[in-house]
Amino acid sequence: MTAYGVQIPESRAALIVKNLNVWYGKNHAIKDVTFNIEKNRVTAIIGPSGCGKSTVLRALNRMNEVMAPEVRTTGEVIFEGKNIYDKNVDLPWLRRKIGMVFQRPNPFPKSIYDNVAYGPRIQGIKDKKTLDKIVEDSLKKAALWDEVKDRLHESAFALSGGQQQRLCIARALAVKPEILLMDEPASALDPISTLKIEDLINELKSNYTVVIVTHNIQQAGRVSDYTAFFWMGELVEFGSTAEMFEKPLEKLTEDYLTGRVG
Ligand SMILES: Nc1ncnc2c1ncn2[C@@H]1O[C@H](COP(=O)(O)OP(=O)(O)OP(=O)(O)O)[C@@H](O)[C@H]1O
Repeated sequence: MTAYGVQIPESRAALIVKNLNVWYGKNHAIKDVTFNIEKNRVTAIIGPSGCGKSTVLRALNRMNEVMAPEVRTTGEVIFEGKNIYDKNVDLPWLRRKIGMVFQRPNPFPKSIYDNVAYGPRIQGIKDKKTLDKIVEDSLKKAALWDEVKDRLHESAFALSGGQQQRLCIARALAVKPEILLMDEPASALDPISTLKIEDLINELKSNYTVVIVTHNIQQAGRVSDYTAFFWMGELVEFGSTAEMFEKPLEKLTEDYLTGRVG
């Protein structure tokens, strides 16, 4: 049973998650999870190692089936009025609309420019001026433009880890997503790069819906509007971050937030 500090009305939801279950073989990793993710807000998914944070995040754009072919998912994730698990869903479209940024920056072995232009080119955009504009806009939105505008044709690997992560965010933004899923996007970065990513997340939410997995409770407190607390595959509590951190509804949430368990 989930305790809800708040229920996001469906009219304001970018994603509606209903009775979601995920199994890896016999391992029941996500157990009957129901919650809504509000548009243009940041939702954090927190909980101890192995509780299912990454699995629930990847369920939101059907990435689990890419990572683990033996995965089985039931329930619904409704995006733009349709269940993304319906048979006729166009997966490349879905993953363009719901982009993903991973824990370790994973730029392609290409130039900075070509990393960002990659998705638009696959979509068939060839005109150089159009691509130039998309690359510039995406790098600006990812707060990286000023640092790279004079070296767009250098290898992405010449960038620092924090810059590479912002490049991966720019690459995700270049295909005009609605939602950005971020799996521990700062955990491999130094404190200054982490702050930059957190600032960026704050800016992104005026145009995008962000869902972030973090094992770092303080980070969830700094960046998110809503928090979903998971424990052994179950959604224990969902609510506004400020309220949950101030006055959790469940004892287990309180024990986790105060470091007594986890
Ligand atoms: N690709 C996979 N194949 C099989 N089992 C998996 C896979 N990914 C996760 N699992 C299992 O699903 C459960 C939830 O794991 P998940 O990685 O989603 O948790 P997590 O909270 O993100 O953990 P962490 O904080 O350690 O990354 C665990 O029992 C894990 O072993």
